[in-house]
Amino acid sequence: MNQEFELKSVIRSVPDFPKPGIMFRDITPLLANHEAFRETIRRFTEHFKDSKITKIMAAEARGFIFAAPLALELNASFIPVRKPNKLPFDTQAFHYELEYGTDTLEMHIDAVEEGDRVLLIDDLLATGGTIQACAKLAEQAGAVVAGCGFLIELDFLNGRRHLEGYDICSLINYGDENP
Ligand SMILES: O=P(O)(O)OC[C@H]1O[C@H](OP(=O)(O)OP(=O)(O)O)[C@H](O)[C@@H]1O
Ligand SMILES: Nc1ncnc2[nH]cnc12
Repeated sequence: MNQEFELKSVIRSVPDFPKPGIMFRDITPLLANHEAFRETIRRFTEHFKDSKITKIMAAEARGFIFAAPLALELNASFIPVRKPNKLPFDTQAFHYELEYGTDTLEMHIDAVEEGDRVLLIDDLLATGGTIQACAKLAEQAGAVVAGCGFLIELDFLNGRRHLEGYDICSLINYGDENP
């Protein structure tokens, strides 16, 4: 596998999942292809290798898949961000707005500290609510957000508007809802 490989070719688009009108971008074919998976981690590593990352934060569940191997490549800590009441120790929470209603993400209070340079990783950037919550958690703890990496970015939802000023690396882009 080389730098020219189209990672998009191993993403499966599933119409009307989980509800009518949504084109779901399924990463499982990429995960089943170890060369494509390795190439994904290689491209993130290449982008962020000089960013002096100390910690990588990712929200469950799909964010974990890419954040853990990347943390090993960048010699950084892996910090899991979880849905409420999953983490056993004291937590710091961030509540955020969804299209309809609100959601909450948590991390351990000692996970990130002042002086950390945090990389936020997720499989997909849609509206940006999830990654913005991770950024707020990092910044509330006194860390600097040194970058954001996504395997997939849904450009038409403009999640980037929440990430102004951050170094963003997205490996696959979809300009509209169709395959
Ligand atoms: O930019 P946003 O609009 O916040 O959407 C992107 C988030 O949505 C998906 O996670 P989901 O909440 O479906 O959870 P999962 O990873 O457990 O499947 C995806 O993995 C991102 O984390
Ligand atoms: N279209 C989509 N495909 C996969 N995961 C998503 N998370 C939010 N929107 C998504």
